[in-house]
Amino acid sequence: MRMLLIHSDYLEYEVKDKALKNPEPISDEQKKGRLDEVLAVFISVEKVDETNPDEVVEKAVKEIEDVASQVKAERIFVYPFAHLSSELAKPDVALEVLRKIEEKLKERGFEVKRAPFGYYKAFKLSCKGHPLAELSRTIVPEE
Ligand SMILES: Nc1ncnc2c1ncn2[C@@H]1O[C@H](COS(=O)(=O)NC(=O)[C@@H](N)CO)[C@@H](O)[C@H]1O
Repeated sequence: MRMLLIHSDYLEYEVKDKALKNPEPISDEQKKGRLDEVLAVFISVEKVDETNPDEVVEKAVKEIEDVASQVKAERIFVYPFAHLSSELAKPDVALEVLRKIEEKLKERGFEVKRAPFGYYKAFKLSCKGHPLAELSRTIVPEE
Protein backbone atom coordinates (compact mmCIF):
# COMPACT_ATOMS: atom_id res chain seq x y z
CA MET A 1 0.00 0.00 0.00
CA ARG A 2 1.18 3.52 -0.83
CA MET A 3 -0.15 6.49 1.11
CA LEU A 4 0.27 10.22 0.51
CA LEU A 5 -0.77 12.23 3.57
CA ILE A 6 -1.48 15.95 3.15
CA HIS A 7 -2.42 18.09 6.16
CA SER A 8 -4.92 20.51 4.66
CA ASP A 9 -7.10 23.53 5.34
CA TYR A 10 -9.75 21.61 3.36
CA LEU A 11 -10.32 18.86 0.83
CA GLU A 12 -13.43 18.85 -1.32
CA TYR A 13 -14.41 16.51 -4.16
CA GLU A 14 -17.16 16.16 -6.73
CA VAL A 15 -17.92 12.88 -8.53
CA LYS A 16 -17.76 13.21 -12.34
CA ASP A 17 -17.90 9.89 -14.21
CA LYS A 18 -17.52 6.18 -13.59
CA ALA A 19 -13.89 5.06 -13.74
CA LEU A 20 -14.80 1.39 -13.29
CA LYS A 21 -17.59 -0.63 -14.89
CA ASN A 22 -18.99 -1.34 -11.42
CA PRO A 23 -18.01 1.51 -9.10
CA GLU A 24 -19.14 1.58 -5.46
CA PRO A 25 -22.88 2.39 -5.27
CA ILE A 26 -23.30 5.89 -3.79
CA SER A 27 -26.15 8.14 -2.65
CA ASP A 28 -26.74 11.62 -4.13
CA GLU A 29 -25.31 13.03 -0.90
CA GLN A 30 -22.01 11.23 -1.52
CA LYS A 31 -21.54 12.82 -4.95
CA LYS A 32 -19.93 15.82 -3.26
CA GLY A 33 -17.97 16.02 -0.04
CA ARG A 34 -15.79 18.41 1.94
CA LEU A 35 -13.92 18.43 5.21
CA ASP A 36 -12.09 21.40 6.74
CA GLU A 37 -8.94 21.15 8.91
CA VAL A 38 -8.30 17.64 7.67
CA LEU A 39 -5.55 15.08 7.16
CA ALA A 40 -6.14 13.93 3.58
CA VAL A 41 -4.86 10.39 2.98
CA PHE A 42 -4.55 9.34 -0.66
CA ILE A 43 -4.28 5.55 -0.80
CA SER A 44 -3.26 3.10 -3.53
CA VAL A 45 -3.95 -0.46 -2.39
CA GLU A 46 -1.38 -2.75 -4.02
CA LYS A 47 -1.34 -6.32 -5.29
CA VAL A 48 1.05 -7.35 -2.53
CA ASP A 49 -1.58 -6.28 0.03
CA GLU A 50 -3.89 -9.05 -1.22
CA THR A 51 -1.79 -11.59 0.72
CA ASN A 52 -2.91 -10.16 4.07
CA PRO A 53 -5.39 -7.26 3.79
CA ASP A 54 -6.27 -7.20 7.49
CA GLU A 55 -2.63 -6.77 8.49
CA VAL A 56 -2.21 -3.93 5.99
CA VAL A 57 -5.36 -2.26 7.36
CA GLU A 58 -3.96 -2.42 10.91
CA LYS A 59 -0.59 -1.01 9.84
CA ALA A 60 -2.18 1.77 7.77
CA VAL A 61 -4.47 2.84 10.62
CA LYS A 62 -1.48 2.97 12.99
CA GLU A 63 0.52 5.12 10.55
CA ILE A 64 -2.40 7.46 9.92
CA GLU A 65 -3.09 7.79 13.67
CA ASP A 66 0.61 8.54 14.26
CA VAL A 67 0.71 11.33 11.65
CA ALA A 68 -2.66 12.72 12.80
CA SER A 69 -1.35 13.06 16.36
CA GLN A 70 1.85 14.74 15.14
CA VAL A 71 -0.06 17.36 13.11
CA LYS A 72 -2.95 17.49 15.60
CA ALA A 73 -5.59 16.55 13.04
CA GLU A 74 -8.93 15.23 14.32
CA ARG A 75 -10.50 14.74 10.87
CA ILE A 76 -9.31 12.27 8.25
CA PHE A 77 -10.27 12.09 4.57
CA VAL A 78 -9.68 8.58 3.15
CA TYR A 79 -9.26 9.07 -0.61
CA PRO A 80 -8.94 6.12 -3.04
CA PHE A 81 -6.13 7.06 -5.43
CA ALA A 82 -4.92 4.68 -8.12
CA HIS A 83 -1.86 6.72 -9.13
CA LEU A 84 0.68 6.06 -6.38
CA SER A 85 1.53 2.58 -7.65
CA SER A 86 1.82 0.58 -10.86
CA GLU A 87 0.90 -2.67 -9.05
CA LEU A 88 -2.70 -2.04 -8.02
CA ALA A 89 -4.80 -4.53 -6.07
CA LYS A 90 -8.08 -5.76 -7.56
CA PRO A 91 -10.92 -3.26 -7.00
CA ASP A 92 -12.92 -5.53 -4.69
CA VAL A 93 -9.94 -6.05 -2.38
CA ALA A 94 -9.02 -2.36 -2.53
CA LEU A 95 -12.53 -1.21 -1.63
CA GLU A 96 -12.73 -3.62 1.31
CA VAL A 97 -9.37 -2.39 2.64
CA LEU A 98 -10.43 1.26 2.33
CA ARG A 99 -13.77 0.59 4.05
CA LYS A 100 -11.99 -1.14 6.96
CA ILE A 101 -9.51 1.73 7.33
CA GLU A 102 -12.45 4.17 7.48
CA GLU A 103 -14.25 2.02 10.06
CA LYS A 104 -11.23 1.58 12.34
CA LEU A 105 -10.37 5.29 12.27
CA LYS A 106 -13.95 6.08 13.33
CA GLU A 107 -13.65 3.52 16.15
CA ARG A 108 -10.59 5.44 17.32
CA GLY A 109 -12.61 8.64 17.57
CA PHE A 110 -11.69 10.48 14.37
CA GLU A 111 -14.26 12.27 12.23
CA VAL A 112 -13.80 10.43 8.90
CA LYS A 113 -15.05 10.79 5.34
CA ARG A 114 -14.17 8.43 2.51
CA ALA A 115 -14.34 9.59 -1.09
CA PRO A 116 -16.32 7.27 -3.41
CA PHE A 117 -14.46 4.38 -5.01
CA GLY A 118 -14.31 3.78 -8.75
CA TYR A 119 -15.19 7.24 -10.03
CA TYR A 120 -13.34 10.07 -11.68
CA LYS A 121 -13.57 12.97 -9.25
CA ALA A 122 -12.74 16.65 -9.36
CA PHE A 123 -11.08 17.74 -6.13
CA LYS A 124 -9.65 20.84 -4.46
CA LEU A 125 -7.05 20.63 -1.74
CA SER A 126 -5.40 23.35 0.32
CA CYS A 127 -2.12 22.04 1.78
CA LYS A 128 -1.02 23.84 4.94
CA GLY A 129 2.64 23.84 3.88
CA HIS A 130 4.25 23.30 7.31
CA PRO A 131 7.18 20.82 7.52
CA LEU A 132 4.96 17.81 8.31
CA ALA A 133 2.15 18.77 5.92
CA GLU A 134 3.31 16.43 3.11
CA LEU A 135 4.27 12.86 4.03
CA SER A 136 4.22 9.47 2.29
CA ARG A 137 4.22 5.96 3.70
CA THR A 138 4.68 2.52 2.14
CA ILE A 139 3.06 -0.43 3.92
CA VAL A 140 3.58 -4.11 3.08
CA PRO A 141 2.31 -7.28 4.79
CA GLU A 142 4.97 -9.47 6.49
CA GLU A 143 6.39 -12.19 4.22
N1 LIG B 1 -6.02 -0.60 -6.02
C1 LIG B 1 -6.73 0.54 -5.90
N2 LIG B 1 -6.42 1.40 -4.92
C2 LIG B 1 -7.12 2.55 -4.79
N3 LIG B 1 -8.14 2.93 -5.60
C3 LIG B 1 -8.47 2.07 -6.60
C4 LIG B 1 -7.78 0.87 -6.81
N4 LIG B 1 -8.31 0.23 -7.88
C5 LIG B 1 -9.30 1.02 -8.31
N5 LIG B 1 -9.42 2.13 -7.55
C6 LIG B 1 -10.47 3.13 -7.71
O1 LIG B 1 -11.04 2.98 -9.02
C7 LIG B 1 -10.73 4.10 -9.83
C8 LIG B 1 -10.26 3.64 -11.18
O2 LIG B 1 -9.19 2.79 -10.95
S1 LIG B 1 -8.10 2.65 -12.06
O3 LIG B 1 -7.21 1.63 -11.64
O4 LIG B 1 -7.52 3.93 -12.25
N6 LIG B 1 -8.87 2.11 -13.36
C9 LIG B 1 -9.29 2.95 -14.34
O5 LIG B 1 -9.14 4.14 -14.30
C10 LIG B 1 -10.01 2.30 -15.51
N7 LIG B 1 -10.86 3.29 -16.11
C11 LIG B 1 -8.96 1.86 -16.54
O6 LIG B 1 -8.13 1.03 -15.93
C12 LIG B 1 -9.69 4.89 -9.07
O7 LIG B 1 -9.82 6.28 -9.34
C13 LIG B 1 -10.05 4.57 -7.63
O8 LIG B 1 -11.19 5.31 -7.22
